[in-house]
Amino acid sequence: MMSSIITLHGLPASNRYCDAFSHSNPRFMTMAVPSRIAGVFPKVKSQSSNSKSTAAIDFSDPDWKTKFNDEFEDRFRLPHVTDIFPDAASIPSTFCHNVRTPRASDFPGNYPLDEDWHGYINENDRVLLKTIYYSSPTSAGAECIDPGCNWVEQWVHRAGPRGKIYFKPEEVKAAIVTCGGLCPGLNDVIRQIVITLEIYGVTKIVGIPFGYRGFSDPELTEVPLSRRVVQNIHLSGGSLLGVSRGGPGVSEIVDSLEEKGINMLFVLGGNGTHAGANAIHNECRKRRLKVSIIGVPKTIDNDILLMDKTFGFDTAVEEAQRAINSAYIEAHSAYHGIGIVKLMGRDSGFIAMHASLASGQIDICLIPEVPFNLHGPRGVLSYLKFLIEIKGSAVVCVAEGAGQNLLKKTNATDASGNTTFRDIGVYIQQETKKYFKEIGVHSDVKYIDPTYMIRACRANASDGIFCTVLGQNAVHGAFAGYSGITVGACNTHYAYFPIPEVISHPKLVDSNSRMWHRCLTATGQPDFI
Ligand SMILES: Nc1ncnc2c1ncn2[C@@H]1O[C@H](COP(=O)(O)OP(=O)(O)O)[C@@H](O)[C@H]1O
Ligand SMILES: O=P(O)(O)OC[C@H]1O[C@](O)(COP(=O)(O)O)[C@@H](O)[C@@H]1O
Ligand SMILES: [Mg+2]
Repeated sequence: MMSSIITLHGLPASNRYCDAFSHSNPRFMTMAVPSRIAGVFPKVKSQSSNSKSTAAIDFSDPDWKTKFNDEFEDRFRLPHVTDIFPDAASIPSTFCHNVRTPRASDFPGNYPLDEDWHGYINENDRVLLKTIYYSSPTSAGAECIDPGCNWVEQWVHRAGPRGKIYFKPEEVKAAIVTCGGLCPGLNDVIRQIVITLEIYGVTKIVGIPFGYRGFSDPELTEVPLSRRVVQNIHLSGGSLLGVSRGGPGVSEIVDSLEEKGINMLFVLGGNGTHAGANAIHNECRKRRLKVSIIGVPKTIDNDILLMDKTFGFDTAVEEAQRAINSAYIEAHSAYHGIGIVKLMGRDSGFIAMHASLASGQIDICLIPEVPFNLHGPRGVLSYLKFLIEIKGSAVVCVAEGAGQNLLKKTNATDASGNTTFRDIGVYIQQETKKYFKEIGVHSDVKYIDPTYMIRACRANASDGIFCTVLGQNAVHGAFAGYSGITVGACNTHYAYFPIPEVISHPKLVDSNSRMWHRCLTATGQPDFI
């Protein structure tokens, strides 16, 4: 049976461990950035996360804002087929909505002609990238361009169908490829791309099997796709086409595109896949091929810059609840029970943070962005002892990339060149058992690693909708003549981004962000440094 000292989750204020740790509570101080992260992604508090560098801006120049805006506009301009083929002709879109005629009340006294009303996006429509006006650089979570934190508008291009298209559907051969690790929703996106392509009138649609490898492995042949083939694929997880890491070089991929006659390529993948997609786009331009390369960001880690979230993330957080709840029940039902759950997150702790917030059952959330000690008076282990003393059980949620500095480096990489991590969950489990044994306190430690079970899930309803919108917009982007772009949600609207802008580094949890602070408030954990 559980301890009867405290039955409620969370600690009474008077007992808060952080009383003893208050000077190091991250809610009230600026956390040190781990050198591993600081070295790669320098963190400048008063700098917008999407501005490459504000160091070069002369803020005494009265025109600095205009110059900044011009530069921003330039950076976020979407590469278009007309950049390479200025004479490329457009045709009226073959995509139409089922309901074309608006209500008369929308245009009082003046019915528009049916041809004037298709619900298309205007080329110049924009989505505002940042929506908060911070009145001070010290406002919580403030991202400022200049020291005065002036309001600077930053716009990206609105996604959606355009009235003019740059590919004749009968001349299109479209291909879809899914790369990297699995993620809930891959089949939903594949399905929607196929369905939307068919609505435009495309009949030649193929899938490239097993990621980029499918472009070079002679054993692997393209998979014909149609509405009939993809009709029910969203009902299961995984990818109809298969995934892989590593694979051929860019030149070989573009050779294969030429050979197969593919002129629209939809690439579903994370940072690495998008780096590949951008290289393919550049190589196609070099070879003067009229090809559209469109990305759809797929990463369960949610680590793509500038986007509200990536598909599959919601499902992962939801599915993680089952593991956390099991860990909680095990811990709560054991004498001095400690549950440890490891969740995915190579560089970023978004899943761990959100799953901890959602569950209300986590006492300690550990993520790669926030350094911690396991041992020592301020370490995780002595806090676990404290939790056992005051409430009889505890649950830890750890992201796989957290605390890697505590483990022996392997120098091993996967086929894509990503560092292969040692298992931080196993390490915490072993050290916790050892620690309690050493101090002569009974403990019952249970470790749950649900990572692959989470990743293999089918998308939940909200991700299902999200994937549908992304898949449709990917096709609209290709027909509009763009290439080297990707599609994402931005302040609940949908936008196109030039690929380099979203993959310059993985998006990280900001240890000074309100969300991380909310997570700390929810768990009640102190700083472990
Ligand atoms: N910098 C890069 N340039 C070109 N291709 C890359 C690059 N990084 C990774 N890739 C390729 O992208 C694919 C997926 O990359 P990976 O990092 O495994 O997954 P993800 O795209 O999900 O992050 C692999 O086939 C890999 O070879
Ligand atoms: O075992 P695998 O297939 O390499 O996948 C593990 C990795 O996949 C991830 O989910 C991220 O992969 P992606 O970047 O491909 O989405 C990481 O969290 C994890 O390290
Ligand atoms: Mg990746």
